Amino acid sequence: MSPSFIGSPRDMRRRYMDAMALVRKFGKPDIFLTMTCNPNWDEIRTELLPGQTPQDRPDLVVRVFHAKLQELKHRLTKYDILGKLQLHLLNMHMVAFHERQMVERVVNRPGADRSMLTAYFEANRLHEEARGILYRDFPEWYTCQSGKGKSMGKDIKTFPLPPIIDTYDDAIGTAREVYEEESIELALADAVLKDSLNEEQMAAYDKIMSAVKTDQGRLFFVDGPGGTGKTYLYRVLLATLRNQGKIAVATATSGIAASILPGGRTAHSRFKIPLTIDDGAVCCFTEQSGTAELLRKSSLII
Ligand SMILES: Nc1ncnc2c1ncn2[C@@H]1O[C@H](COP(=O)(O)OP(=O)(O)OP(=O)(O)O)[C@@H](O)[C@H]1O
Repeated sequence: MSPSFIGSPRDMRRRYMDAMALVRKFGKPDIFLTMTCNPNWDEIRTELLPGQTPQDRPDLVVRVFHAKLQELKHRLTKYDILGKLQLHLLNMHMVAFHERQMVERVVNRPGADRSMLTAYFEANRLHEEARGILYRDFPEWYTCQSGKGKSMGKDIKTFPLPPIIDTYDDAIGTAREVYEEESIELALADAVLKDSLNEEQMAAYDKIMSAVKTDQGRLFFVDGPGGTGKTYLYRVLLATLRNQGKIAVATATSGIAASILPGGRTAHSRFKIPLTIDDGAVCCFTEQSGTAELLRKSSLII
């Protein structure tokens, strides 16, 4: 269905992409606003014919909702309901504090004497390139200066992201993906768990390991109710192969599931699976890519 059909998967995808592009440009929104329709709105009720209920008139409900949505957007954008740019006289800016906090402590708090506007003037005084920036665009410019140690945005290091491997040098001739996989810390404790595998885990372990050893290229489906030790088995397999200097790629369908596997990644990230699976969708990596090299070199993919 074409993207001009409102509500179709392509329309929704286009809206999602637009929203993400806006977030990239302007940063995360402060307010997330949703609007729902009340079928008992007077504007709907008064237009119903005798004996009709709102459920009988989706055409009417949709029109009233659309009109109200347009009105809401109009008020938000034209009447500055969500506030204007904050301007203030010297030392007359707003400071947020909790009602139980002592005023003196609030006033003496580091940074309490500054606001975005004072930072804007200071940046204009100190940096020539800041003089061409509008106040409206200032937060973005200021965040970009974080490398100089002054950021109004958060430091990327405060997010629990996997460490960036700085030691990688593409001159070594190995793709970054392979290098990163080879750099996963060896979980020696996991390899020892092999002796504690139960009978069924051991049977699966032996079959999988023998297929790896003989390079048979087999496909296994490990199934079992929750908590029966599938992840336990994967940890032993990953540790054993990695200890042997082999590449074992660990993937899962969700980020949380991936995070409990040592060196785990989501399947979408590892195999570059597109977010929307249309007819003919393919993973987005080429034969020469690092991802392809990693998959060729791997002994086991979970
Ligand atoms: N052979 C074993 N010896 C000792 N403990 C085990 C063994 N197998 C699994 N466990 C323990 O049982 C618990 C559940 O195991 P695990 O997380 O591997 O299950 P799972 O099948 O992956 O669960 P889910 O499907 O919910 O992800 C874990 O605490 C794990 O350490």
